Amino acid sequence: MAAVFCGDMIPVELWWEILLRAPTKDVARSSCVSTQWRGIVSDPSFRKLHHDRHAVPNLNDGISDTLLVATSDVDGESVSSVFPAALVSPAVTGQAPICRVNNPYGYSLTNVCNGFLCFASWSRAKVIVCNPVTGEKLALPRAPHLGLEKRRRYSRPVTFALGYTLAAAGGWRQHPFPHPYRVVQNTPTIVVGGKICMLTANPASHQHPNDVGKPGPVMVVDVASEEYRTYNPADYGCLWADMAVSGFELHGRLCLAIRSDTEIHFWKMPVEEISMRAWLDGDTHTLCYGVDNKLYSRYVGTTMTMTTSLAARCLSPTEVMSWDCKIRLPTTPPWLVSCNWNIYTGYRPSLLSPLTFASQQDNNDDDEDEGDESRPFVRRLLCALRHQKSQKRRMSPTSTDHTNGKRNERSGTTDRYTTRVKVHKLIGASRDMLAYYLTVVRQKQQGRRVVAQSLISVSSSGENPPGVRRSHRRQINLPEIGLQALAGGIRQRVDAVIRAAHVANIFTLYDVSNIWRVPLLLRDQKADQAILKVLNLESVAEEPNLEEWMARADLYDTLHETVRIAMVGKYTGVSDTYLSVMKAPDAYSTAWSLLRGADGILVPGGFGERGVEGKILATKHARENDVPFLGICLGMQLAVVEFACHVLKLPDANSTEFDAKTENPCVIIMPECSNEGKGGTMRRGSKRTFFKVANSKSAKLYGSVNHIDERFRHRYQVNPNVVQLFENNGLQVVGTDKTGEIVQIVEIPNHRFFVGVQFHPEFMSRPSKPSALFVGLIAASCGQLDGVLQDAACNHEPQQNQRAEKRPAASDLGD
Ligand SMILES: NC(=O)CC[C@H](N)C(=O)O
Repeated sequence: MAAVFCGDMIPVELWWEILLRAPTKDVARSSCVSTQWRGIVSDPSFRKLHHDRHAVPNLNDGISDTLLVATSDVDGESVSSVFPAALVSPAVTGQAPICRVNNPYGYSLTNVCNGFLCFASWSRAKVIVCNPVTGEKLALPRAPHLGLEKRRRYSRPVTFALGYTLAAAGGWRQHPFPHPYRVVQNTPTIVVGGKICMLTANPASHQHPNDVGKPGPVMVVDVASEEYRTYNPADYGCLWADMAVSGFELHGRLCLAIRSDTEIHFWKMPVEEISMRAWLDGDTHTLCYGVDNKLYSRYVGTTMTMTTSLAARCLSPTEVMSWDCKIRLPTTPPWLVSCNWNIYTGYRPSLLSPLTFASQQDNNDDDEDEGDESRPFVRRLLCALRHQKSQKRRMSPTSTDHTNGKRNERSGTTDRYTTRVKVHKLIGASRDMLAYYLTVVRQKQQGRRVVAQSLISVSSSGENPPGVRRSHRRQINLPEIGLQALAGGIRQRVDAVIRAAHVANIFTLYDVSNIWRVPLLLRDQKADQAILKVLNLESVAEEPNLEEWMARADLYDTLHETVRIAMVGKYTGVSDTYLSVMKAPDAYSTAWSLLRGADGILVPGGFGERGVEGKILATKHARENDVPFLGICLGMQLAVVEFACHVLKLPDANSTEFDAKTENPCVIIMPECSNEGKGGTMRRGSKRTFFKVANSKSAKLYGSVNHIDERFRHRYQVNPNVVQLFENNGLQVVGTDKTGEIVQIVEIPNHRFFVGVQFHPEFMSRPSKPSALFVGLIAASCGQLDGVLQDAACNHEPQQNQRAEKRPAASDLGD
């Protein structure tokens, strides 16, 4: 603990909390401070949390709501510099840009939304979304004709503004609005209260964007009624070219920014003044106006010039824009003076990644074929994979394990799509909570998704001990998915857990009639959907087919006879946490009576000397009393040691793992695993075992195949030098590796069921396809081995393994 908190070691989760509270821009800057902070800030879950927390717009905070973006060519590259525009506080003087974004080639900035800049290109089918705070970019398909297109037509000074609206059922509809002005080209679409506002230049004075002249009226198109009106230009006190003017919406008002060399002047038109009291219908050359809630219209002539002047005269003076404020330009490098620039509002700095849009990129990929029926699914799959791919690249560039690869034709590299998931297991009031807490945070920093799985002892009264409460808190705060299992015979959720379950993504596993019901319990709580959501795989996942599973759960409830299998290990179940306080003699006598009452005995794998003696005694009991026995890995090695000690009468026989100096080493370190010189490692992974005795029980259980593939994880092996001695005395080696040197399966033929295997059958055992050896142990333990062996002989369809060639009988091998 002391080590964790001393010096500059403030726990990482505390930094996490502090940074969550800091303003976005400070957080973004803080990622330069240390790798630890950068880790936190780049964590997607941190960004999402931060965004949610800072999402409520602060209307007084005009600075962060408004951006001045200047675009210019720098060394042949188009660069956008983003400045905070201090509209509310004109006192702000020089500002450095908050970021610079290299415009994607051929693209220009078209709008700003929440925390993102949106780049589009007339010639390309994608739009590019960029978060200027983090610098992340993402290409998305563009909606068809989204937004307002401006098009000049003919040489006459008549312009058509083309508006697109989404009709109720008929898709996009195009609305041409002919008018006599030239729309200012520098400014993006401005929408104020459902009306599209366009700034125009007076064609009489400047026909070209670079001409300096008088401003034209403001044109307002009402999207709902599809009408448009024009409003008188203000006397801005200056002439300007397109480049010097920009319109935008700020807090429901239409604003105009006009730039001089050193300052920007702002003009505003309050939204209530954008009323529909008089307008000009350019199609019919009719002036329309309203008096006392009545509408009138009058034909005003045939020339555009005439209607323009009439329209201007009819407008009330209050509709003219009024002076608002002026600010000094940010201190700008010389190149900014003659660049394209715009004011964008509705911007909230955010740490969110543009990847949050990625799952929506589905419909409009122009380069996809039409008419393929499987297309929607394939497209969704591709989208999800693309998303996973980019996320993967960003989150965990070096991770290689547990991933599926796909060859990328163009780059020749292998893309990996799978997200790493870390499952943490907790037990009740674990003493190592702090360590757990820190580990989870670290895992999250490394871009892993975290699942916490805890086992909580709850008293049958539903009491909620402090450990449970702590565990809940940890589970709620940290992992993305929490699974809580309740121990202690609780058949329903207890209060505390119900409370925790209200928090998203915490799922409770209470006692059910059989283990097959556990996934069903999770399904009922929609845990599957939550997991898919966290992994962003919702779009590719299909409805699970649980029919077979449910049938098995139901079948299990009809079974009533119990087979008692004693598992002899040193980690003894739920009471493990309290093992140290258990009284040794009591524990011993309880274990011994359990063992004697067992129908079968399983000695699993393990490492280290503790408990070995007890395992040998259990094995001896099984061998001498014809109790079905299965020894796995260490279990098999100890069966060999037991046989050497008690049958071969070599009292100091042992594995060199436990007694390096034994005179009778019957289990020895494997040559390739020797750790002399520190090169030692495990023999692990899937390896082949060849049956040497075709009529052995294990060979029959596997369907009388010639060989099997199972997975290994060990350093020691049966000493090949003593194999003959064992076989001469009744312990048969029935399976070896291809060299015949490594003993992989032993059996005692004249025992009901005594099998030891060097591999781990549990690794490949599946609920719907349990390992043949487990089936054998249980069948033998309830007196049904013969039937099972017969079934195995009849039913087995060898798949990867070949049928056994008839091998020489055991006696031929020197029995
Ligand atoms: N997985 C195991 O059971 C390992 C057994 C033994 N300790 C070995 O290393 O060989």
